[in-house]
Amino acid sequence: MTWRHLSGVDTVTVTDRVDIVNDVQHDEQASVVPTIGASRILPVVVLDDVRDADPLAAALVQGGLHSVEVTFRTEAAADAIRVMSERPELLVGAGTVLTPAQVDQAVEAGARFVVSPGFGPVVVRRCQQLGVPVFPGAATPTEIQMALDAGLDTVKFFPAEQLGGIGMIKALAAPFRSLRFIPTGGVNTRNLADYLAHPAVLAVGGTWMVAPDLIAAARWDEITARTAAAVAAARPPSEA
Ligand SMILES: O=C[C@H](O)COP(=O)(O)O
Ligand SMILES: CC(=O)C(=O)O
Repeated sequence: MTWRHLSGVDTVTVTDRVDIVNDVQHDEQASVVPTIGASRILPVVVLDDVRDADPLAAALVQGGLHSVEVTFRTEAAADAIRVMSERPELLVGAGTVLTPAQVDQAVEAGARFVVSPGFGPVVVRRCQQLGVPVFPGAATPTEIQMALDAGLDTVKFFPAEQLGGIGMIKALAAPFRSLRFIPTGGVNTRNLADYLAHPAVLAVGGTWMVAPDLIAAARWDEITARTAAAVAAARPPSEA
């Protein structure tokens, strides 16, 4: 599987990118959302050492996943995104993006999408200026209406289990019929099928297959095994 890279993302500055954005914005949204939806699982990575980025990317791909969110919770995030983005078979995005400066850093490193835990209008606006798909957290009807007002059609739902899990998503999806959710937080192989069975759920996110202790111990085989188990658990019943 190969993903088309946004033209020039490796060679232009973010300022140049604002000028070319109108041509590519719709294309990016149109390719990123279905790719995450096809993966059904978005691993959320916290990486301390950039040297782990490539073996981790290889372990995920070998386990059958082709999308990843690398969080700006560590200094290594931008470099890790740069390294992982060298694999054409992996769609790499940035997570825990809290400031416009981090949006710029993420995009310059090659991030194809941006995720935030909550709804930050300034972060959303910067992503839209740069034409990069953004999935901010939205956990209440008010936050969802803010996302809709900003022209978004997909939001993160974080922390999913603590907010009421699939029951809360069902309740929110009733009035907000066009919105898709990426529930994250407390999701794992035991409960992911309950989320994915709902049509409003684009994909689920989580750390369980890329747990920091596995990365620190370089347990790439275990990461591949957990990834493959997650992919199997996420398969629709008709394909299982
Ligand atoms: O965005 C990521 C959250 O921290 C999810 O964490 P978790 O899957 O370990 O609950
Ligand atoms: C939790 C979350 O959404 C993030 O770290 O991006």
